[in-house]
Amino acid sequence: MGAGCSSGVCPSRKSDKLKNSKIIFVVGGPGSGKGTQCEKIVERYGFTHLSSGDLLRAEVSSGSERGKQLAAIMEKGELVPLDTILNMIKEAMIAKASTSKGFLIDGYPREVRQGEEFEKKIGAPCLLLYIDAKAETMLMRLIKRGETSGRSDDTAQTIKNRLELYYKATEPVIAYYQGRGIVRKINAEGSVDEVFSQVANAIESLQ
Ligand SMILES: Nc1nc2c(ncn2[C@@H]2O[C@H](COP(=O)(O)OP(=O)(O)OP(=O)(O)O)[C@@H](O)[C@H]2O)c(=O)[nH]1
Ligand SMILES: O=c1ccn([C@@H]2O[C@H](COP(=O)(O)OP(=O)(O)O)[C@@H](O)[C@H]2O)c(=O)[nH]1
Repeated sequence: MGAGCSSGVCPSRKSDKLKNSKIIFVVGGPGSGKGTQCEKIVERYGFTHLSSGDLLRAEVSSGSERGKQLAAIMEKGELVPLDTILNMIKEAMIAKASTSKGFLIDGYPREVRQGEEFEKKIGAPCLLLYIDAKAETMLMRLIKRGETSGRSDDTAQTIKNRLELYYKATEPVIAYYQGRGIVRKINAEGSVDEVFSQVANAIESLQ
């Protein structure tokens, strides 16, 4: 085990424990409904849901020094350093590897480089669910969610920053994986159940 591997999870090396894992990326703008759909996927198919945002928020809630640094970045709607989030995802995957039927990686990759690094250190996705909603829809949903979510980034200015970053950095991720033929575009404008019927078709086309 080399330097930086003292936790037992070597960030720079592929783990044998993950080599046969089914991996699904769930990508879409802020407030498009990724988390909502992932919950329904877990209910029906029993996959393991890992939300990058939730992992980061758990670290912030822990009150650690690293959490404080992350909170400052997230409050502005910017991206935390790539290695930080990737190592968190990898550790969480390894912890569930022996029992998982497959992983839903929600809210990651946010930029093409994050996808490339994930594949080097973890593995390749078999499907990318592209949860597509209009900017106005996402804005409306987040403003409404912000009334009760308590999320410090569900505020008008930060929502604007998150949307801008999504179009600039994350949309190219979709084009990148489209080239491999693994993207399924989901129209996320309808009701939760209407959206889920498209999601279920995409997942069942895998089996
Ligand atoms: N009408 C409608 N509303 C939805 C749908 N999916 C989610 N919502 C609402 O939109 C809001 C955002 O949904 P989330 O599932 O939290 O969105 P997300 O993409 O995970 O957002 P982040 O956590 O910010 O990444 C929630 O308050 C939901 O109630 C949908 O399919 N239709
Ligand atoms: O790979 C990631 C995923 C999330 N974030 C941060 O976590 C915040 C919340 O992410 P989440 O996916 O929960 O919400 P979204 O922005 O999609 O609404 C983002 O604005 C970023 O600051 C990040 O930096 N890298």
